[in-house]
Amino acid sequence: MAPSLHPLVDNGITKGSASFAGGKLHCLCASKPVEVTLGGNVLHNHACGCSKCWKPAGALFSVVAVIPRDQLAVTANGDKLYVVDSSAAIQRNACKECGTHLFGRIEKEHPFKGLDFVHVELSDETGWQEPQFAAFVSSIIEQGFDPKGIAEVRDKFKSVGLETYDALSPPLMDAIATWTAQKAGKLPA
Ligand SMILES: N[C@@H](CCC(=O)N[C@@H](CSCO)C(=O)NCC(=O)O)C(=O)O
Ligand SMILES: [Zn+2]
Ligand SMILES: [Zn+2]
Repeated sequence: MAPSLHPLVDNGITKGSASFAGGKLHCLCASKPVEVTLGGNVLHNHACGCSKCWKPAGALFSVVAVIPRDQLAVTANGDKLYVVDSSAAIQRNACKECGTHLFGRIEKEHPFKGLDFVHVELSDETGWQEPQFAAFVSSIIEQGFDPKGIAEVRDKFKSVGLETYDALSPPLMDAIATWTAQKAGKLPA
């Protein structure tokens, strides 16, 4: 049986709704779940194979998107949150009981500062932007995935219409590179 990439990918992609206005995320705790309210739809949703993004049980990839931080509020049980790795660029705020990551915030100077990283599968609502591409695919090998199976993984993404990359997508990498060049004075700001 083919390995599960992610529940939002395995059986084909369901398109989001252009008019979707946001909703609530909650962690997986049966009692007193942490609740986060998003005031709009997400952007740049993607599958991510990196070792740092939260993945549901049995999945090889996370599905993670961004939203402006002023559109995100912790609305219940925020006392259960802790920062998984304060030295990472993305400070992932997770539930200390169930381990789910509720949001990842960039506090340092970074091209994506001002955006929070979130997982829309933690919502009961439908209409969230669908995954647009698969990022950091080769990173699953770093975590012990047999490289003999990587072509099957890439083919599966392609079969559901997602391009695969070993970094972020070219437009996002170009945006990062532009920010970096501007910081270094090599391009006008
Ligand atoms: N091979 C590494 C890659 C980790 C990595 O660079 N992850 C990206 C994407 S996370 C969501 O798209 C990143 O920007 N990380 C910054 C951070 O996590 O703080 C690995 O697998 O660990
Ligand atoms: Zn929890
Ligand atoms: Zn990641």
